[in-house]
Amino acid sequence: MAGRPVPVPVEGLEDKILCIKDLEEAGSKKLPKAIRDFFNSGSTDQVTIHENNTAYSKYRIRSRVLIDVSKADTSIELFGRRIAFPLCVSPAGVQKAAHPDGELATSRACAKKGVNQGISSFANYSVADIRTAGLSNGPIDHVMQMYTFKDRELELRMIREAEARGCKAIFLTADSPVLGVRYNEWRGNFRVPEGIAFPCFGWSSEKFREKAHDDTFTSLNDDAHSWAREIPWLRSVTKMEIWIKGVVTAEDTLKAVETGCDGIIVSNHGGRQLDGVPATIDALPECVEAAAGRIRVHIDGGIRSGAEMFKALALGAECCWVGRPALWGLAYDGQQGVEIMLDTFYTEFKRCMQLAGCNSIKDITKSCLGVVRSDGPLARL
Ligand SMILES: Cc1cc2nc3c(=O)[nH]c(=O)nc-3n(C[C@H](O)[C@H](O)[C@H](O)COP(=O)(O)O)c2cc1C
Ligand SMILES: O=C(O)C(=O)c1ccccc1
Repeated sequence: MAGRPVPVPVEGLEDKILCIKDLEEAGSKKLPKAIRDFFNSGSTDQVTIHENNTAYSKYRIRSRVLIDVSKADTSIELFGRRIAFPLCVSPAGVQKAAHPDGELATSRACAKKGVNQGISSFANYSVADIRTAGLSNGPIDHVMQMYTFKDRELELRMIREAEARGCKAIFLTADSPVLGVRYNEWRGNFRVPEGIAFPCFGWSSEKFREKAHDDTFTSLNDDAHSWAREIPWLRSVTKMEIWIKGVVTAEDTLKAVETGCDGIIVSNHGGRQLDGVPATIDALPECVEAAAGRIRVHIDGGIRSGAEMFKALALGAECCWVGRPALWGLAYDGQQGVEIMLDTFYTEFKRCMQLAGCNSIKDITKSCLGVVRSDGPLARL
């Protein structure tokens, strides 16, 4: 099935960034092929990334009319603070490969536009520097993304640093006991570019360039992780919130509830881990149902427009996160490019709310959507 319709370029306005697709093209063009492939690819047969990119299109918005939407409020509360609208930037590693200012530029843009940022444990700037960069531009909360490392001392050091710098939560990425099957990285023998450090590990770029990405990850990460081992341990060492990133089933949502987690990110790692798992928007309803309001449910994966944010919220997500759009923004024009990305989502989301007749986030419910079936009228959800 075709994905999203491609915007038709208007003569003379070819370079204008009007939507995320424009930013993807303009940003990707600026990257060397190896980096572009590393950022943009999914795993194995690219089935899940395709699902992420097409699954939203089956939903239609049941817009309501003649409603005063002049004061539509897009804001939500997250970590005890109101943010501008329900979008944050997912933790993605190696942002310096997109732009020299990497995570610093992303942080500055997020703070300026009133949203939060996830810091990857494979960030190229320190948590302290990323926090400082953002905070100089406005209020911002950060979450620290972590894997389950073999070296518990290292994990503890990352937690202590995140706490000391004021991060609000640990996002434990649970979908990566090992890395996904990344043919393009293996064929091209992908190496992180020179001159890129990994301060969370205290490693220089040279240390990372010794081995392929996959081998480095395998040497650091513990595939013997488990719910029973990780969550009680994390709880015993930190007061930060604990969120699980990478859940796509009701069963694992219940595990997150039972082990006392604060939230989940319904995520398939942007289609980069196990290929063949569902689009996150298709996994979302069972996770929301299983959570039953006991823990927070956020989503990432393939969200590329304000209308798609709207659909995710209608299906029960509290907030959306985006990975690659921030990388494309960075590649396009550093901080400015990430600001363009956030402005685009904000404008589209607000306009979608208004056109659908919604005045606040709580107005965005299941009844706002219908689904197209092969024959017959629109089906209510
Ligand atoms: C280049 C790249 C690096 C990533 N690095 C990490 C990472 O270090 N930790 C993590 O939990 N997720 C990582 N992710 C996954 C993102 O956090 C996020 O789940 C995904 O990008 C969302 O899908 P989207 O890119 O379609 O918006 C990475 C994604 C990309 C594209
Ligand atoms: O490539 C990824 O998806 C990812 O999660 C990652 C892991 C380590 C370093 C950089 C990115």
